[in-house]
Amino acid sequence: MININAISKRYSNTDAPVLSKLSLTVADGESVSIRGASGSGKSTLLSLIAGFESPDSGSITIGSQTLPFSSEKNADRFRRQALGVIFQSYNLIECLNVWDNIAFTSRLKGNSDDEYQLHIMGLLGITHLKNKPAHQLSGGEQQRVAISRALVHKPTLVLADEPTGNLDEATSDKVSAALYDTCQSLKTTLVVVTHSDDVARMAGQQRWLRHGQLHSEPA
Ligand SMILES: Nc1ncnc2c1ncn2[C@@H]1O[C@H](COP(=O)(O)OP(=O)(O)OP(=O)(O)O)[C@@H](O)[C@H]1O
Repeated sequence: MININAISKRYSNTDAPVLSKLSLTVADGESVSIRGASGSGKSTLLSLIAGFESPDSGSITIGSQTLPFSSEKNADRFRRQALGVIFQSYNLIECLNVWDNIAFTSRLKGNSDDEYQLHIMGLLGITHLKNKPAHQLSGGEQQRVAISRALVHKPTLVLADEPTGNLDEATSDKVSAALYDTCQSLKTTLVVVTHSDDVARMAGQQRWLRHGQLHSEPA
């Protein structure tokens, strides 16, 4: 469960706060999609939930963990154990092949499972890329590898920033269905930032970020 209570965040170079007393609750295994104009603060919100940055005020609780983390070591441990993050810029390890990129976190965590990894890769249509070096992949292929890596270690929370931004419509439908279905079957909480109405509508809760707060209706 994520419980975000009245968080605010202002950067020194912005006049108004990016987030202003924003609150959100998502239960275990539930999903929420967040849409909003470019620059409205969607990525900032994900970064705060992941603990990469801290809010100026308000609180964030994920399961039994209340942020901020007591040390960077605890933050690393929490992220490795509990979090799957799909970044806008995939962050693959270029010198590793697809299989080793996807297995990276589960090996660190000690729960790698070849059969499950193949299952996830099959859902995302990338089994044939198994041995290909990451630096030879197209943008859409990298995106699906990044999604597989986020799911395969069975995290309790997945944060996805534009997870289908680089995919054609048919692939986007298939990949977003795999993302939502896998999270639901693992009882993983899912927060998806997207510009796609189709991807957003698959979530249990739909929210729109504007003027620093989340709304239940578009403007
Ligand atoms: N590290 C930072 N330092 C200063 N300003 C920042 C930083 N990160 C984000 N901002 C500013 O905060 C605002 C919100 O940015 P953010 O990336 O969260 O928006 P977004 O809704 O994710 O946008 P997009 O849809 O274009 O990805 C922008 O004005 C951006 O310039």
